[in-house]
Amino acid sequence: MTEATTDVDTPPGGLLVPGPWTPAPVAEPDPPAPAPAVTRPPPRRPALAAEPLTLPAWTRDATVARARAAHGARVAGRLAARGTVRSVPSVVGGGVRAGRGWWRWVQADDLADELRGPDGKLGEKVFVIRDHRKARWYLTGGLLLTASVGETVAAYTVGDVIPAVSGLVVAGAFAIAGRRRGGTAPALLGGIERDVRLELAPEHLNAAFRAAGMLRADAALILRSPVVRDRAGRGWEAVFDLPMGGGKTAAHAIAKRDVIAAELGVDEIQLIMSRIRARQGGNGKRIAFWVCDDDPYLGKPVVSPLVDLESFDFWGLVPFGQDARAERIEVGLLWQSAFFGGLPRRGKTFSMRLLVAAAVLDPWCRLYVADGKGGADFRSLAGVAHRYVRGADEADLEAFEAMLDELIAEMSRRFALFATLPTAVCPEGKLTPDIMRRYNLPLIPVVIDELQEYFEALETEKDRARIIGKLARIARRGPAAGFIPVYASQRPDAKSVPTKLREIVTYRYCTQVTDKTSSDMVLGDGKAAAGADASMLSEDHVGVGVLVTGPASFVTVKADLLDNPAFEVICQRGRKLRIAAGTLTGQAFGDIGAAAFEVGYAIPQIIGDVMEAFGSRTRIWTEDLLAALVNLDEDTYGDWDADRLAAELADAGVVRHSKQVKIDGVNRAGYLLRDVEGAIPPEVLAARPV
Ligand SMILES: Nc1ncnc2c1ncn2[C@@H]1O[C@H](COP(=O)(O)OP(=O)(O)OP(=O)(O)O)[C@@H](O)[C@H]1O
Repeated sequence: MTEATTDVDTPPGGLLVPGPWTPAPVAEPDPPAPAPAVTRPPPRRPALAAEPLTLPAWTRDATVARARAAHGARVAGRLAARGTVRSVPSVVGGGVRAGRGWWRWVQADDLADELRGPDGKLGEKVFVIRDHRKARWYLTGGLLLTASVGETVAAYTVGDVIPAVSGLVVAGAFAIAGRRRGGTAPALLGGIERDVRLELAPEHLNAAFRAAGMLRADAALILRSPVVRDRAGRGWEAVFDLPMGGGKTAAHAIAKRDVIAAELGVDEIQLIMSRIRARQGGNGKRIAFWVCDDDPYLGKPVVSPLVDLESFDFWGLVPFGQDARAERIEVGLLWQSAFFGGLPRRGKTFSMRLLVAAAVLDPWCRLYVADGKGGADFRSLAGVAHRYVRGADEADLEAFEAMLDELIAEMSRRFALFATLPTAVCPEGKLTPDIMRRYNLPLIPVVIDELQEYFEALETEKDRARIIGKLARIARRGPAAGFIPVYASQRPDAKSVPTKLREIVTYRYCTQVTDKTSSDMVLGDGKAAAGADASMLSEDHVGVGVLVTGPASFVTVKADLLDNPAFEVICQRGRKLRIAAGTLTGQAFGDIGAAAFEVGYAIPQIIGDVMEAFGSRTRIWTEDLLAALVNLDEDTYGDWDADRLAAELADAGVVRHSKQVKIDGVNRAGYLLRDVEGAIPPEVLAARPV
């Protein structure tokens, strides 16, 4: 199991906190590793410990110094505030205590206790007591008189400050006499949380692991690399083993990340623990540990490097984002399938679109796209995608299923072809770059967003099961034929994320969800318990998700940002690449918006959408047109009525020759296709390579 990076090299000159660490045994060099499907800098073996430096961390690291200063100020402030608040009752309490003591003394109670006979009576000794009382009263009066005279003289000669100082001395004496006694005094830092930025020492780790039940009371972690500030000065890192005999593994500890984080006084999002596997010189008890000073996933998003690429080879690794330690995460999608889930507006579609953008930039990718909601996110794909279904009304459902059937037929055709190829050409019975070009079998990303819309629109359980069966078939067998299924659903429930489908999909990515059950619904059963838990993400984590890349590996990723304008530019580039390579096929061929762009026009969105809503019709009633537009893009057209539609079309240059159209003998308000086409320059219509 891995989480984020396992970069565990000791930074040269790093800040060492002395602790009972022991050097790691020198391991054999790592054998060469097969190319991973998801890359991040490979975890390295823990470095052997260097000579511990004697300089404290705060002299070497600005963050630690600042944290220490702030902490000192907080402690001083708290002590001052606490002292002020407590001084009043202390002075009063001290005064009462002093008064009681004086009264016992002036009554000579101490002497009376000594002189009392066995029967408790004083007898004739009462006269001795009386004499003593009289003497003590005289003494008290004398002292008070002397003090008063002394204070008055001093006030006149030295100044009023003397009685004030004397008053303070008496109050101080009362306060000392009246301070709380007995019981355990509250700790100096009572109420002030330990700040992990100040220091992280082995004893803190031991205490946290003990509290999480990972260490016995008499055991300690075995440090393999000391607790040091990391190279970037963003947090503390260490490598250690759980001790033998405790019956706990690194995986157990990783699953307890939330408790360990809480015991260290940090949010679990700040704590990254990962296993160090045998290949990196580790074992089942070895943990690479990093605790960040702040939330490592906040801050400005990184703009996707795809924005600057002229083209992309989809057989390579797709840049996806970065982990907590800002190490790049790249995803290899060949032979894989992916599922994206999570609450709305957390960046699910944007993250998924990074993979799609990479495919757009490869002219040897034939895109099949279905967007159940039909919003703006994938609209630019119209000029590139071989098949593009927008919305989930009855006609779209038919188009959606037809698309799945087409894919399954193509898949079968490809496997039949592979079977006839000589082993030298097709050694593994699956697609190769050579076969792809020689037999014109492009890679086929199958992108389906808002899957739940299709499942909800399907009326019967039988229909649902049939569609799920087809999606699962594509996800199971498709990858070997060069298909890359990428599905997404907004609602992490069993209906929207069928278990049958999820279990086949190899990569799963989940943005924030409300609880561990929902997280498991997307990422797989038991994943949250193993540490891959998207419910630990907060509302602030837009564009951040947990990426599960295999049965025992996951990483929390801050996905790169690729906004709609940048995606549109990529799609225009992708169309040009396809035209140049001769791979522009299917619906993209006739896309009016893309054709307009090629001859230097920008077709108003409403015209493009109305043309799409017409489909193969030449006339349409207004009510049907409005319904079709809402189906295409509910966000834009949800509240449009006939007047608004007429006004927007008129603004876009549509001149209606008839406001009534007759369909099947019924005359109603509506539009003619030729009126809408009349608003499109003839060059654009001619540029459509239909
Ligand atoms: N990687 C990112 N970095 C920063 N902001 C992002 C990132 N990804 C998405 N966002 C922001 O989050 C918003 C919502 O993203 P997105 O549309 O992908 O959400 P979603 O989870 O797919 O929502 P829905 O299910 O409603 O479509 C975007 O408009 C964008 O402003």
